[in-house]
Order: sequence, then C-alpha cells, then structure tokens
Amino acid sequence: MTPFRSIEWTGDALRLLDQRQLPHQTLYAEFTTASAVATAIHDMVVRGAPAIGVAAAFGLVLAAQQSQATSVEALRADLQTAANQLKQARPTAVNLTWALKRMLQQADAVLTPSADDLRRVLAQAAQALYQEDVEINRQIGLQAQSLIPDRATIIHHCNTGALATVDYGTALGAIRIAHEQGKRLQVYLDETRPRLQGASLSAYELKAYGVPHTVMVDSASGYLMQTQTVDLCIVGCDRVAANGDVANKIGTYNLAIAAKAHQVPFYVACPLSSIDMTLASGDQIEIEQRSAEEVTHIGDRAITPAATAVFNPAFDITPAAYISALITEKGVILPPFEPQLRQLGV
Ligand SMILES: CSC[C@@H](O)[C@@H](O)C(=O)COP(=O)(O)O
Repeated sequence: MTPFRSIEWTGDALRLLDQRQLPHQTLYAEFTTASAVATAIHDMVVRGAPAIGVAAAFGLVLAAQQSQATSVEALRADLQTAANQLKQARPTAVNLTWALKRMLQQADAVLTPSADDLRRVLAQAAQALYQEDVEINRQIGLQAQSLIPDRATIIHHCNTGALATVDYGTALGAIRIAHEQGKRLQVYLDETRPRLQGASLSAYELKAYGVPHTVMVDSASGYLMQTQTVDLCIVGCDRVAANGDVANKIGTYNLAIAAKAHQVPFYVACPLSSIDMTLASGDQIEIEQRSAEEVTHIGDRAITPAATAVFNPAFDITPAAYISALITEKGVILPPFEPQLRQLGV
C-alpha cells in the first residue's frame, strides 16, 4: 500500500500532494477551477506525465461544474476553452493532450445529453482514467520483471513513481514490484538537476517502500558504470515518437550514451498513453523550456552571479538506437520499435 496519493478527488475539488514541499512536508493543496489546476501543473505542484494527464482530466470536470451553461452546446464550448488552457500548462508530455482528448471524445459520444448529463459523464470519465492508471502502472511493473534480475544494480533518473502517476509508477513502479517480489536490489538515483526529483521524490518513495537506494549527482553515472557492475538503467518517458525516440527528463540522453558506452541495457517504461504516433521522430517533439531561476537558485540561495545566462530545457530526446526495450502495459517491445508500435494501434 502506497502511504500517500499524489491526486485525490473529493467530488467538487482536486486535492494535490504539493510535490514542491517534499520530502520535508506532506501538504495537500485544493483546487476548484480549471485555471488553478493549469497553474498547478505548470508550477509542478503535480508532475510526471501520467499524473498531469489525470489532474488535467479533473480540471475539465471542474470547468464543467463551474460553467453556468444550461445548453450542451454552451457547455461544450466552455470545455474546449478549459481544455486549451490545460493543454498549454506543459507542452512535452503527450499524456496531457491524450487525457483531455479522451475526456472530450467521451463527452461527444453521449447522445443528446442535458448539460447536467454531460457533467456526470465527464466526472465518470475522469474517475475511470484515475482507476485505469493504477492498473496500467501495475502491468508495466509486472511486464518489466523479466528484465530485472535478482541482485540487480539499477540506475534510475528523475521520479517515475507513485508521485508521478496515480499509484505505483512506471520505471520506479517496476523497481518497487521487483522489491516486493523479493529481489535484492541496489538502486542508484540520479538527483536530477535542476528540480531534484530523484533526490527529493524518488528517494522519498524508495525509503517508504524499503528499497535500498543511493543518491548520486547526475554526472556520476558514467563513473559508476566504469567502476562497478551496473545491470540496467530504467527511466520513464513523456512522449515517444513513432520511431521509438523518447522525450524524458533532461539528462536521460546523457545517461543513455553512458549506458551504451558501457554495454548496460537501457530500458524505458512507457504507458501506451505516452506514445505519439503522429510524430515520426523525436526532433518533432516540443521541449519545454523552464525559468532561469530553476538553475540559478537552489531553494532561496543564488548559486550563479546575478543575470547569468541560463539554458534550461526540461526534457531531452534519447534516440531509439540507444534504447534496449520499451516496457508497456501490453508487453516488452524490442527494437525495431516502429512496426510493433503500429501493431499496438496506439
Ligand atoms: C511516470 S513519469 C515519466 C516522466 O514524466 C518522468 O520521467 C519525467 O520526466 C517527469 O518530469 P517532470 O518535469 O518532473 O514532470
């Protein structure tokens, strides 16, 4: 049982575990409008591709509840406005667009509903997404087990656990399930500059599950692979292009290059909702650029001279050639990825 939930729905408000306060404080913040949810996603109160998709779905439910529309047409127009705002909160993870599209499609599929029927359908659709996410993550974790041996030494980047999803998580979920199955693991967590999702969030989760772990700076992974046996790297993803190129947290590409140089398998845990078959390759994926302060400051303390120029892409692209397997809820996909992704019909 996970000792926390990243997302809770009360029926008329979205409660989010404020991930910016972890590991020091477990604080929930409540949101009652779609625009407040969009801001929470942008400010990373909630983060991780699956979690922001589910949060956005509830943002749409809030938009429906707060809309004064009495006709279905007027309500649909309000929903579209809210969906556009939510979609723009963070551009890289396709799960956000995927969840909103699915919500709107389900709303459209209801024949001649009243505005209130439509509100009810949306609430049910968001609840279904929430429940499904738990099962999808559990399946990814189970599928990954054939790739995780007993006594494995593993490198993980960013946070892909229960905090980044509704529960379990993708790559970190696989690690957790391996531990629950009795495998003896040693997990190295990249701290994940600049926002430290590995040091603050993944370490928080693995501590809660009792999985042995060690935090290292991102640039230590090459040295670790050079000097010790590392059995595998496993990461999550924000968007996977049709050819298998993967957008994930900045630093993933560096880790993949180092893994290839040391013949360490590099696995990407990948819910089908993160696959974007409309983009042929990773160079078409929009990479979110975030504020300079994330790099120039740690907490309230400046670490650079004032007005230092900053490059702060939140994600990078790992070419498919560096990826040993994609682990989906429907099974493990080995290269070449594209024909199998097409067969899955995502
Ligand atoms: C299951 S989470 C997968 C990805 O979203 C994760 O690896 C990641 O890059 C998260 O980035 P973040 O900027 O913290 O939202």
